[in-house]
Amino acid sequence: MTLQLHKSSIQKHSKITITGSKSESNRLLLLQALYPELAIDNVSNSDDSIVMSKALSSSSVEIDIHHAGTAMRFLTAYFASRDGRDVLLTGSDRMKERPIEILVDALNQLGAQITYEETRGCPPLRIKGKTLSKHKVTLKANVSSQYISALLLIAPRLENGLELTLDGKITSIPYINMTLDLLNQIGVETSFKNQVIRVNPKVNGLKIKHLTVESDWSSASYFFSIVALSPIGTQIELSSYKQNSLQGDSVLVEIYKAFGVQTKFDTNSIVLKKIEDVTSKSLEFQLNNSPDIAQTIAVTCLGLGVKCHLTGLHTLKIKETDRLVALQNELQKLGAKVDITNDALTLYATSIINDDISICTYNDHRMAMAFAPIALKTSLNIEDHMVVSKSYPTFWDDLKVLGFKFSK
Ligand SMILES: O=C(O)C1=C[C@@H](OP(=O)(O)O)[C@@H](O)[C@H](O)C1
Ligand SMILES: C=C(OP(=O)(O)O)C(=O)O
Repeated sequence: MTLQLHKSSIQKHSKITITGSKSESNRLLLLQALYPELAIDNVSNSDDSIVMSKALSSSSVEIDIHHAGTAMRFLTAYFASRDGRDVLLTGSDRMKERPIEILVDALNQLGAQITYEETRGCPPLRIKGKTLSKHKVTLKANVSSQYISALLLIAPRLENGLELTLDGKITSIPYINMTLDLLNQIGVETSFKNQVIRVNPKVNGLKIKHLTVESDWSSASYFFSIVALSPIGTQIELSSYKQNSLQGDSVLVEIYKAFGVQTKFDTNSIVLKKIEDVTSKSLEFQLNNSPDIAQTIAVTCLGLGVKCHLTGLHTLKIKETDRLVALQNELQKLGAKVDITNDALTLYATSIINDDISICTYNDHRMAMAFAPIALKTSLNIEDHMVVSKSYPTFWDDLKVLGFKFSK
């Protein structure tokens, strides 16, 4: 279904509570399956976390994780290390195109028995659970950090822990650090030096048995964009966030300063405020560490008439859709000129944004949410608008609270 967004302006002050980080949630859900004494608060209500949680408690032979990349990668490692458990792990049509060979090869080298059911290198996977006997493996680190996190998460339950050697430039590093930090919080010893990560085994007796998931910073990005596109003085309070976040996307605080957005940390929340107009005509951001906010930033730049050059985007081609192509197509429909390469996007400033355009979302939640703030400038339509539920099911309700006007 298509949602028509009418040209809107928002209230001067509003307050939104965002669900827990899906990245933190999916890691902690897996750790909870390995250490049942672990209790978790503020777990994400995203489709991806629901699917993760259901899969972990399922006794079915076939498990479908739909579009959830982290669930696919983390569960591959999990089921591969469950001795005696046989599973067919499958997903959506797009999931069947998302590469997983690097992880499968690493697991098989550790002693797993995983084969491809359809296309070599991609899900569905036939997994025969085994006790993984080896503990040293080398894998390519420049395609997806999720392969690395998947291995790290099961590592403390392996007899001898794990020694991972990362080959090449490491992508999306904050997500690896998030995994290590959560392991450390429950008392697992790890080290990460010169491309080598070591994880010690941990049998039982967690250091902390109760963890609270911080709210999702990638979801917060859409509110940074909304504030950036609003008049000076507009402010939105978002909870629950903290200054020392495990999430790399908290770099939004620094990035959005360039768009005139100030972020103040309160006890348990952040207050975003538009404090000045943007003076730069052209901006550059390296997003290797925070790929999920690339779409948000590109659309903010379109809305503000600022040229931008975004780099470090090589992982975007293998996400929910080829996000570089999707961005180019949809930004161009709105009137911008956009150049893309395999790892970069250049958007040239335009002062006129075409109205009443239909934005195609390509089964990608972030396409729908990144383009929505354009309704502050002109009317537009978002096709298949409920794709947002992959990470943020109440997104449209929250936009209504701010004052966005839409009809179906
Ligand atoms: O580990 C995670 O939770 C994630 C890692 C990132 O993927 P890549 O490492 O494939 O870039 C990110 O894009 C994804 O949304 C979540
Ligand atoms: C890329 C994403 O998710 P995943 O890879 O887990 O499907 C995302 O949420 O932007």
